[in-house]
Amino acid sequence: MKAVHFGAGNIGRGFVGLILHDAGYELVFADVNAELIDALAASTSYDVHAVGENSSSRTVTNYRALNSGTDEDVVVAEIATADIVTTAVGPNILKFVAPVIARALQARDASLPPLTVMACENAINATDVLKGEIEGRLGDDSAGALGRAVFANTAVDRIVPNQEPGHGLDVTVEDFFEWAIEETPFEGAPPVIPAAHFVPDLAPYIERKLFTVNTGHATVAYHGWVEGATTLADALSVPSVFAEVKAVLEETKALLVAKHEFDPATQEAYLEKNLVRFANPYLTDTPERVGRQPLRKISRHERFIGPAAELAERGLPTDALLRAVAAALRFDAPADPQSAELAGLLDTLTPEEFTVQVTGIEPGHPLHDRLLATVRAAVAFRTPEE
Ligand SMILES: NC(=O)C1=CN([C@@H]2O[C@H](COP(=O)(O)OP(=O)(O)OC[C@H]3O[C@@H](n4cnc5c(N)ncnc54)[C@H](O)[C@@H]3O)[C@@H](O)[C@H]2O)C=CC1
Ligand SMILES: O=P(O)(O)OC[C@H]1O[C@](O)(CO)[C@@H](O)[C@@H]1O
Repeated sequence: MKAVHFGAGNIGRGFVGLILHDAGYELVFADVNAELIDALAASTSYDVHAVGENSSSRTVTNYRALNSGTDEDVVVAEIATADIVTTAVGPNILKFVAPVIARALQARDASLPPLTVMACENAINATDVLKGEIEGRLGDDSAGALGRAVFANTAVDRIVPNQEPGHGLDVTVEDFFEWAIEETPFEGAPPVIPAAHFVPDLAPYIERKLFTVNTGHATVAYHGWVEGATTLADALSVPSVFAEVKAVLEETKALLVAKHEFDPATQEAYLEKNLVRFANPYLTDTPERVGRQPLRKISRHERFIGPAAELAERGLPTDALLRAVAAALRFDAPADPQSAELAGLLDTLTPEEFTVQVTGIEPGHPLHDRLLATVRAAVAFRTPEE
């Protein structure tokens, strides 16, 4: 069995790669980071150290590494004969890997079993987005080539911080992980991935994950950043930050319980577990990493505006989510290009334009006026009166 994985970064090596290796796949990592690919190609193994209450280490072997930027033809040939292709490159990068997969599907022998395609990104239905991009590239040839693949949405959950300089290829990750994959596209013959959890309907899983783990984690990052915290654990130890995170998670819990009929006590236990995960004392994580790409994180269907919009439509409270958005609007990490872009948009667009263009919330929506007030306050904060 062979799996090609795009994105040999934190989640690629520390989660998807590890699980596919443990499932018995020969791995082919594809990445555009030449230094990383060269290091992987020159090695025969790397270690994944899972830290937390149940620490353990695993060694990943039986992999190769290819530069998908310079060796696209070779990557196409590998995918054409693979069983699985996965991505962990970031939702905004899917459009760049789609053409490579499209070419591989065109080249794939129709007698082979279909290629399983799964985007392992923090986004609702990321595989559907990838499929749409592939379809766009295939044009008139789309029906035949798409028929050589099965596309399944997934929800991936494991906290993998940026690795310390000099860490080499080894990855330190939290001990918890969860990989939920929708099972219906496989029509009874899912791929062999024992550590994954195949579910008939992914929507409750991905929304529970994105609106609890990612909403909560990003809330720690943004309020922590405003407080000047340098680690996630430090941020959570600030009582006001902890209170904000708890309040945000109570709001998203109300949505998840109302929408997906989760048991309130079970959801409360899930959010409490996540508060413990965020404060994992064995893992060094930073507000810069967890808050990265604020424009993506405050977009329409993401971890803040997504649940806030649905809560507002149901007449339920959104105050803590809006305070988290207010903190996100103050995120200005120098190494994060979207921070500068965010500041530029706050400085050049009117608050009305910013609200519609960045968050996708139109006038007339029940969230609009309070969100607009949040944006106005952020603009006023940036331009104090003389
Ligand atoms: N790190 C984490 O804790 C988690 C991350 N995720 C998701 O996984 C995805 C990746 O995140 P990380 O691994 O943290 O980021 P990362 O930055 O460590 O890794 C991304 C990798 O993608 C590569 N890449 C960029 N453009 C590419 C292209 N065109 N072709 C091939 N490779 C390309 C980069 O060189 C990098 O090695 C994101 O969507 C993130 O939301 C999901 C759950 C947990
Ligand atoms: O690119 P994103 O969405 O910030 O992804 C990373 C996030 O995913 C998580 O791993 C949670 O699954 C967090 O560690 C982190 O905040």
